[in-house]
Amino acid sequence: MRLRNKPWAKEKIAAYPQYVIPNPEEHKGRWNELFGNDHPIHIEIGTGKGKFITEMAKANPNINYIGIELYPSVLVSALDKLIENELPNLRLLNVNAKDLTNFFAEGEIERIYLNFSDPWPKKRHEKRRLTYRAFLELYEKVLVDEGEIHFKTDNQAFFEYSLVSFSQYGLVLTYVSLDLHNSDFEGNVMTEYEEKFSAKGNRIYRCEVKYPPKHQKAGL
Ligand SMILES: C[S@@+](CC[C@H](N)C(=O)[O-])C[C@H]1O[C@@H](n2cnc3c(N)ncnc32)[C@H](O)[C@@H]1O
Repeated sequence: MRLRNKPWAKEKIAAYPQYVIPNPEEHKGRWNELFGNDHPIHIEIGTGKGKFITEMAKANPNINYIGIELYPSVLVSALDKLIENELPNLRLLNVNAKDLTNFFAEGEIERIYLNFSDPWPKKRHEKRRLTYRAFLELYEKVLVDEGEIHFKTDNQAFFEYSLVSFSQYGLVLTYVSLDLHNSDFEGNVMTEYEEKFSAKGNRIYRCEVKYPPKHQKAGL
């Protein structure tokens, strides 16, 4: 863990406050002012070295992207990509996803990407999984009505767990693939982990889920 918190990484991040936003709570409910437009906002939680979010931002200039990553030493690689590409529709946050509601207002986010999230296989660590019920509650608070989660992983047990967790929460499954790289899904952008594990022959699982309309949940 000490390795992941190298001071040089924190220093580098601090030197680029225009890219890694230093006080995200100050932008809560006002992210569109920072981006200078009203385009939808998509976030990736656990952005890692940032390949996915950088390529998505390049390909979709009318969507604003925010990459969230806990560890500075990992996030610096995403920062390097942003420095190189200067994308006006991409910003990074060095924060913990458990504090999401400190940074985003209700309905501010349209879509959440969870790519190769840590599976935390031991049952006693279930609460750390980013598809655990408490996280689904948190996501619902910041997402628009009928907001989406797009999730992919190479871990079959984690995928199965997540499908059950989504279902028990009342989310609607709108897409599923049990072998993404051999499916007809178009436009897949690979993450660093996806490249690494698919090269080893691992199968990639992917799904899209949607929150039910809020009026439906309220029983109206
Ligand atoms: C297995 S890596 C996957 C990285 C990247 N998405 C990919 O597919 O290449 C998971 C990442 O999520 C980050 N992470 C885990 N829990 C987090 C949390 N609660 N908040 C923010 N980032 C988190 C980890 O630090 C790690 O970089």
